[in-house]
Amino acid sequence: MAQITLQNLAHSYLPNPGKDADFALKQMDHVWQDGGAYALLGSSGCGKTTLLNIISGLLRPSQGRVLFGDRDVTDAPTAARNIAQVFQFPVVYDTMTVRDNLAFPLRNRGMDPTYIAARVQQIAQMIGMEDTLSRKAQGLTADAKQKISLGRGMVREDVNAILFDEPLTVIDPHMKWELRTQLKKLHRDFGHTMIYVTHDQTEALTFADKVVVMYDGRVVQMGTPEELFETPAHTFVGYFIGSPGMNLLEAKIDGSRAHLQGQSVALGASYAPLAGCTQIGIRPEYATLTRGDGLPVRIKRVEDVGRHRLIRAEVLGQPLSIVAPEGQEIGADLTHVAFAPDRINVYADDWRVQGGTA
Ligand SMILES: Nc1ncnc2c1ncn2[C@@H]1O[C@H](COP(=O)(O)OP(=O)(O)OP(=O)(O)O)[C@@H](O)[C@H]1O
Repeated sequence: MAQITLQNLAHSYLPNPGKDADFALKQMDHVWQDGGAYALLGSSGCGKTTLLNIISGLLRPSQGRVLFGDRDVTDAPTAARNIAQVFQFPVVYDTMTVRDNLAFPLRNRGMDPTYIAARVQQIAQMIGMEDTLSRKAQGLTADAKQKISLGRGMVREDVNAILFDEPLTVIDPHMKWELRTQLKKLHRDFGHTMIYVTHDQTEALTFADKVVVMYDGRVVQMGTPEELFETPAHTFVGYFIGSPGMNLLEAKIDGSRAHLQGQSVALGASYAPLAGCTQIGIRPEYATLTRGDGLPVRIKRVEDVGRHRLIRAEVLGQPLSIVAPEGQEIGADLTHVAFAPDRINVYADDWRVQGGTA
């Protein structure tokens, strides 16, 4: 296993990149801890696969270095990096049995047959295929084949890292949950460095200790699920994480108050004068309908979403979502919305600003 360092890394697919927009990956410096479970999360085209391919050695970065521990692997081919990879679609040997598919990476390295048999059994149990071990992979469903790919990716204990690129795309929803839980357990048991690419926040948040959120070729935040929820470093993280995402309201910030069209709300911290476009960010879970406290609100729609209700509203001409607790009557007397001051984040030109003591 190894710590992975991305040093001064950037990548462009163009031969002579110049401006920022020419880079699929903008310059980054990051250290990914040995034994960490990371999810690489972001919408389509943000650079997740480019970064994963640079780590795996499928792609050479146009700038910077990749280190595994102290070893510079920037020019090392995939085979020399000692990593396991699981792709979006199954990669299995159809003519081999499930057992032989799972054992393949271990036999390749000349491991002891007794160890191989025990390890294959353990992995088969994890992917729920103990009863299918003697069957040929040919004729199995795509779902089952992808489970074999996952199993084969995890069978070696001596790899530097295991890289997963959207591995659950072809798996049915129930099994997805099951496999995610198993992956997490496997990570706890064996402590591999794992990097899991996905555009699905549920997958990222349930799998990872640290979620790496990418936007437009940049890592905009690397944090625990709780940090991403409570203190999104960029408005994109606020919007992308959560269901629905964070509310963003344009406001002028003055010390420990935010001003919105003649009204003002208290903030939990105090801010130095800020330049650029300033916004306050409030999670729908931290907005509460009141009979007169806070800002005037116009309720447009109430949606029942399982255990709570989601209120789509408008505050001073800007859209706002509110999560109403179970049992709350949504009557005409609820005319205002109040925000918990210490849950309000402040953004200048989309980046979170750290406040001081209010
Ligand atoms: N081989 C390539 N040649 C040129 N441009 C590429 C190549 N591969 C990716 N790109 C561009 O680089 C950017 C990042 O793509 P990348 O595939 O890394 O994103 P992603 O986040 O993995 O997206 P997805 O979830 O759709 O796979 C995109 O603008 C994409 O069009």
